[in-house]
Amino acid sequence: MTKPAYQRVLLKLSGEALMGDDNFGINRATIERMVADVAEVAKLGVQVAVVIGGGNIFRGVAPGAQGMDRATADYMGMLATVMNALALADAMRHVGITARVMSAIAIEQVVEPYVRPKALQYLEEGKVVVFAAGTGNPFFTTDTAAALRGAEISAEIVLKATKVDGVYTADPKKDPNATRYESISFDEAIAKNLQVMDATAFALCRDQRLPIKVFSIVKPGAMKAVIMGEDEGTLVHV
Ligand SMILES: Nc1ncnc2c1ncn2[C@@H]1O[C@H](COP(=O)(O)OP(=O)(O)OP(=O)(O)O)[C@@H](O)[C@H]1O
Ligand SMILES: O=c1ccn([C@@H]2O[C@H](COP(=O)(O)O)[C@@H](O)[C@H]2O)c(=O)[nH]1
Repeated sequence: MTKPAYQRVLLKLSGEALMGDDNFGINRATIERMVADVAEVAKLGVQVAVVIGGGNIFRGVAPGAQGMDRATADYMGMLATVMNALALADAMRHVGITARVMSAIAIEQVVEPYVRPKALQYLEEGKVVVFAAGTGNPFFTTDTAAALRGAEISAEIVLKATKVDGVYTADPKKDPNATRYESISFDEAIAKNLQVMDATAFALCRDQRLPIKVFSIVKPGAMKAVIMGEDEGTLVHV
C-alpha cells in the first residue's frame, strides 16, 4: 500500500465551513463529515494537530460587536474558536479518536493550557491535538496560529482546509474568471495580496520553510488525497 506523504501535519480547519448551509453556528452533519476525514487520515498513522477557526460563531455575534474595541472583539473571536475546538474534540470522541484541546488563553476549568512539550507528547501517543484560542493575542488570525503552531511542532506542512479548492488569481467567490494555481511561491502570494490567507501567516511559513497546501474541506476525499501526496489543491512553497 502507498505510504502517506507526511508523518505530522498541522490541519487548519475553516470555522466558516463548520456552519455548512446554516447562517452561523455548527452544522452537525458538516462537523461529522470533517471528523470522518480526520479519522481517515489519523488511521493511516499520520500525526494530526488541528487549528480551528471561529468565523462560524463570530459571524453570529458580529453585529453586536460593531463599534467595539478591536482587542475585545478579537478576544471574543478567540473564545469562539474554543467552542469550536470543544465541539470538534467531542465529535472526534464519538468516532473513537482521542483528542486533546489545548488553549492559548488560560481557561483551565474548560480546557488545558497550550504547553508545547505536552502537545508533542500527545501527538507521539497518536492523539489528535486541537489548538484553541488562536495565538492567544488580538490582531492575529487562526491562519497565523496554524503557521505558528505548525512551526512549533515541526509539522511537515500546514494543510488549510477551506471552502475553496485552492489559491486563485482572485477570490473565486467574487470573480468568476479567477483561475486556480497548481502551486505558487510565498513571495508571489504576498506580492499579489491573495486573500485566501493573511500575509502574516504566509510570511511566517515562508521564513520557517513550512509549505502550505490549500484545499477544499467540502470535496469528498480531498484531505486523504492531499495526505497521500496526490495532485489536489494548491501548494504554497518557498
Ligand atoms: N485568491 C484567493 N484564492 C482563493 N480564495 C480566496 C482568494 N481570495 C479570497 N479568497 C477567499 O478566502 C476564503 C478562505 O479564507 P478565510 O480565512 O476567509 O476562511 P477560512 O479560513 O476558511 O475561515 P475561518 O476564518 O472561519 O477559519 C475563501 O472562502 C475564499 O472565498
Ligand atoms: O490569534 C488569533 C486568532 C483569532 N483571533 C480572533 O478570532 C477571530 C476568529 O478567527 P478566524 O481566524 O477569523 O477564524 C478573528 O477574526 C480574530 O478576531 C485573534 O484575535 N487572534
